Amino acid sequence: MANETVENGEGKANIRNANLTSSLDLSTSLDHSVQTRIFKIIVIGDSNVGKTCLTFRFTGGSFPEKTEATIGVDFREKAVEIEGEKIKVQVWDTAGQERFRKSMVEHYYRNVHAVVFVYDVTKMASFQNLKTWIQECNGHRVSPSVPRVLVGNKCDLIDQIQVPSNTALKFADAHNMLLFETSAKDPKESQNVDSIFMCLACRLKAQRSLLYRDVEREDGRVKLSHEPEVKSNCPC
Ligand SMILES: Nc1nc2c(ncn2[C@@H]2O[C@H](COP(=O)(O)OP(=O)(O)OP(=O)(O)O)[C@@H](O)[C@H]2O)c(=O)[nH]1
Ligand SMILES: [Mg+2]
Repeated sequence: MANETVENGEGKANIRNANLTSSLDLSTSLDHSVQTRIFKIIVIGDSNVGKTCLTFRFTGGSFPEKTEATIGVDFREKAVEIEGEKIKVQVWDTAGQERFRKSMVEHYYRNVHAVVFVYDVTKMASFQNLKTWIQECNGHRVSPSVPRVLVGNKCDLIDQIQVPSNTALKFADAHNMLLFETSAKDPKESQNVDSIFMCLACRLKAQRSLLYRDVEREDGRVKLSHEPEVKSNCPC
């Protein structure tokens, strides 16, 4: 079974369980003329590390003048095109403060497609707490095949950096994650912020294309001519 979030032609989002052994379900969920795939990406980390600002930068292209602690979750979406397929990247900007997240945690991890762990390069504690965030994620039965990346934010505050790059890199390697060090605030870093989410979207697209081709081999009735065997242009 694979969980797929799709949107129909009338713009109504619905979450469905696409049983990949059913040729009918599969052909429906892949009919690109009617439906757009949605990739759910959650952004996790301590309060104040800049999760809201990073998601704002990616979806709106700017740095918010003023933010308040996120309560529960804020959804932000961006339509992107990867190798000719239109995809909606649905970013879940989660709350870092325990009191604003506890009733929502189950929802964060349900049917998640990718996870972004954020720390603040000027706050060692936010880096040390990553272990707890990873434990929480693992505790919610998130499959190891769900891609995860690590983001060190606030790199514009050059004089205040507490987390050395090589320490972060070792941690990322040990947890099989890519590391991005960036700044939601610095406009020169905006492409770098985009590449965090685009990289994940590319990986998800590539993963899912493979999955569908595997099914095609197992079930001769399914013909997926619109999933061509092309090499991914994923930047990472
Ligand atoms: N200098 C600098 N400040 C930043 C950056 N990103 C965020 N901030 C500031 O950090 C503070 C917290 O940012 P938020 O994005 O609200 O933090 P958050 O992680 O969403 O916090 P919660 O919603 O409480 O979990 C704000 O004052 C932002 O202006 C950055 O890249 N550089
Ligand atoms: Mg926030």
